[in-house]
Amino acid sequence: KGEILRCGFGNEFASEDPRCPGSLPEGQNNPQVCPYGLYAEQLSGSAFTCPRSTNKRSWLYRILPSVRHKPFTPMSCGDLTENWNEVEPDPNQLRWKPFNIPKSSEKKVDFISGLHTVCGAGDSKSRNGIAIHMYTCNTSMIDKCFQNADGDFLIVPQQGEILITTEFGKMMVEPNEICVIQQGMRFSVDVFGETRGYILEVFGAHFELPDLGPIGANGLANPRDFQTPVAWYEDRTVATGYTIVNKYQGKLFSCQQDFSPFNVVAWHGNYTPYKYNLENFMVINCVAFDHADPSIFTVLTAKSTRPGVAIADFVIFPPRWGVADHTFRPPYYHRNCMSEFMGLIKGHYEAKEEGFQPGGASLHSIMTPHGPDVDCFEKNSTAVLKPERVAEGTMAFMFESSFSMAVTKWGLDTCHRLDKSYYKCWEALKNHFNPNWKPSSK
Ligand SMILES: O=C(O)Cc1cc(O)ccc1O
Ligand SMILES: [Fe+2]
Repeated sequence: KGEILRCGFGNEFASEDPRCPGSLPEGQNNPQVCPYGLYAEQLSGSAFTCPRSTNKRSWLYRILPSVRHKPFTPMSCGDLTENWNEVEPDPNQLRWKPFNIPKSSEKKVDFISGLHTVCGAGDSKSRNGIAIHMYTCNTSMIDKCFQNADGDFLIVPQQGEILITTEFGKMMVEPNEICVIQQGMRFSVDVFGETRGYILEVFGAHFELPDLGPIGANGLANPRDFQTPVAWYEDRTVATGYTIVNKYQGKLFSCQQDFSPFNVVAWHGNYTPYKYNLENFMVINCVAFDHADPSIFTVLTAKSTRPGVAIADFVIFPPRWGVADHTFRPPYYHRNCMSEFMGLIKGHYEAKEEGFQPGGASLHSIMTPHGPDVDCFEKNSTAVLKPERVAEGTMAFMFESSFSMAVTKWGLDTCHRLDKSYYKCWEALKNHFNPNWKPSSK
């Protein structure tokens, strides 16, 4: 695709824009004068004193430092919120039809004005919590970038590729790929038509690869398949003003400066944006009997301080073989101490015959019962079991969180996409109980 990216998860990278050889200082971070007359700026993604295994920072060598800007002032947040008390709690199963994307002929909407918060919990001030947003847009960000002081964005494009220019370089991310822009990293999004996707925002933690336990040293998302951009800069004066939008304590602020923030000529460090193609996921699944829990499909996890309990996991349901013998193969009926938000990038989800569509979503809150709809149950209870491709051509995913999430007013009401009849997909589940059943009649 003509992209230049470096491989590896959380590596120490070093990158120079090839137009400026030798721009990365050798042997030290803070030379008295940096090569090419650049400014040195550290971006810290962990407390200075974090253990080495979790310590994250990068050094950026830039034409002007980020500090040269006019004061921040509040701006409209649109449907972006961190107010989890807008509406009364609702423990119902919720499902949304595909979220509307504005037509560019009617209204120009960019990635920032197209952010809509669906649900979340916790808060950015105490640095513990999550928010789930949809982005729906049709216009590129012009002379404008975004920085999230509150947390990390895991972005899941569903329709339309997005070209993300970051302080670390550029990356193109298309549906079936995901990217992570970590706290504080400035980026701008170019779109090429009507564009939609999902965002999992995590406050106060970074995404990691899950431990593999007995799986061994390889499998699931392999570190080498994560890609980080290489240094790219523009030395561009913007007399009309370049806008920096800062999400801070759940609200948006903007400020002006007269130069492009994508002025990093060289950088090194282990705190970077990255992307991953979901096709590279090495799927592990049951090869004997029973349905394995979906944690085997975890791509990335943002751990809480409680062992084994995630602030949020990013889990996918990729194409694979289903071979389990004498087993009801689709997801089981379920009540969970975790919240389950699901989205669909393409195709069809294995637990629902219809109603869950690409670009739509569902939320099964803590201890809210859910599971296969009636058609899925009946079909799979009587199916002749043979090895079969499951989820061919599809990609569903789940943001699973230990937080009890509140839905926003937009999510419950003003998006007008809530499927009020969702509960009906289980209404026709029949009572199959046979008190005269004998083991021999199996
Ligand atoms: O609710 C869902 O559809 C997600 C899910 C999938 C699965 O295979 C097992 C449990 C589970 O919660
Ligand atoms: Fe579930």
